[in-house]
Amino acid sequence: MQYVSTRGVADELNFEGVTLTGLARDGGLYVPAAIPTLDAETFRRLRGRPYADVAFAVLQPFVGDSLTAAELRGMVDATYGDAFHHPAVAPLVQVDRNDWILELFHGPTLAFKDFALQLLGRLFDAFTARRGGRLTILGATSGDTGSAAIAGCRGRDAVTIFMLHPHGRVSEVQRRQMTTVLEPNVVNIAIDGTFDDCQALVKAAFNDLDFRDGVSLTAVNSINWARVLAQVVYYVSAAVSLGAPDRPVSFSVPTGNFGDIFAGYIARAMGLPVARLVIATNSNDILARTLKTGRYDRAGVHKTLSPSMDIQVASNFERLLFDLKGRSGNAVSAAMEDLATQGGFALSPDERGALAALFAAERLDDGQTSRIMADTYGRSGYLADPHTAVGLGAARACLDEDGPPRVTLATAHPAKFPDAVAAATGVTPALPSHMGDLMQAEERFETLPNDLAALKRRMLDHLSGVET
Ligand SMILES: Cc1ncc(COP(=O)(O)O)c(C=O)c1O
Ligand SMILES: N[C@@H](CCOP(=O)(O)O)C(=O)O
Repeated sequence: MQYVSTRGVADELNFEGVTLTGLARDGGLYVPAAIPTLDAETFRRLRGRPYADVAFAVLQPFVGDSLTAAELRGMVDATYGDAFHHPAVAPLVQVDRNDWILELFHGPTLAFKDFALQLLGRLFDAFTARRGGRLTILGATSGDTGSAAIAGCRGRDAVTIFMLHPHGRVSEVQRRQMTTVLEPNVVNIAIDGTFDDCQALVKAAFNDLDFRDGVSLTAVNSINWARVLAQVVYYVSAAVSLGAPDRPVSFSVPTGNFGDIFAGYIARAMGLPVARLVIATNSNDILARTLKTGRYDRAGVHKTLSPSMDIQVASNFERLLFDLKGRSGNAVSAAMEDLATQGGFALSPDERGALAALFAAERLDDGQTSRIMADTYGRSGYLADPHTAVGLGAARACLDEDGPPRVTLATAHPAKFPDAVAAATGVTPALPSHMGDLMQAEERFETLPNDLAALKRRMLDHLSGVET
């Protein structure tokens, strides 16, 4: 299995290569050269199987010969074992006649990111053990990737992780999940800016090839293909539980960086009968606007009740754009150049048609989000976090009640956002006991301006003290 860059210039790599590389050297994102498919009988056989079995079946064709079957099997068994605090790993909860919630928050840091980042830490270990040397991870987080990446990499000998979060723009629980990890291989940095600024710093550091090579930089954001891939698995597990491949299923996905929903797109490309994918956004609605207007136009970032989706530049949209543009790296590069220099670009009528054929989109503001939290709790006793509530609202707005089952991805545990949940429902969700004394534990983080040179200096300074 080979991977190509969306900008069409960087070398093709295998799975091990893309996992260690992160951002392609031409600034693009890696995607499979061809998407492998699973036949209907294979999907049927996965019904009722443990989550790790589904993971093995979905991941293996993408991993190719980068891992033996036994190595991959051992890795998925370890990943989707004790670290997830629910026997089903990704349980489905029915909240209405045709509405289901896919709970993705039973991992160690209470958000869907654990599904990929628990695996990614193990992949880094396996591949660095083989190649030797150390890795430097640089990540950006609007709240959840950070803690999940740190949980996946803390204490690992061959890895130092620098995690950037936008200062004052993540919830207290989210911040503490990162900043109370005091292992020396973890450096938390609050950037004076938005998540988009943090993500732009990460991409700029990768695009400085001397710096990148000098510190062996790699990515834990959905820049890294392995992140997206691991997220494909729960679409398959949910859909086969609800009758796929013999009946289609629709998904509503709380969306920011477009990584999670792009995983749903890949599941569909593998042959899973996905009827519709709903892009559910908060007021940071670049993707909903794109569907309505055919233009992808950057706007300012708004602070909302669903902070993890306070993102305007949706990194993974580039992966979809690559397909919409007939896999032309030149065309994607031109669009990305327009985004950088003019703040946006237009889709052609055909591209817009192809987008609308599979995706629907809805934007919910904070008032609507709170009302959905209250209504869902009132009707079914279910406490949804604000991100999940955006998904539930968008499912109702875009998907027919009598159509295929409507599955909303519950991307975070409500206890990560206790204030918003309590204000909407009157109930303060408790943190699960495995979170220990999070709210009392000592914190450590530093602050930096939104400045690449300052960030690189800080990283080099820290790394100069790390033993190799
Ligand atoms: C809780 C939560 N929901 C939704 C999202 C959006 O997911 P994506 O960025 O993959 O679109 C995020 C951040 O990624 C998140 O942390
Ligand atoms: N919402 C994310 C933002 C980063 O997205 P990623 O999927 O590219 O890592 C977060 O919570 O950090």
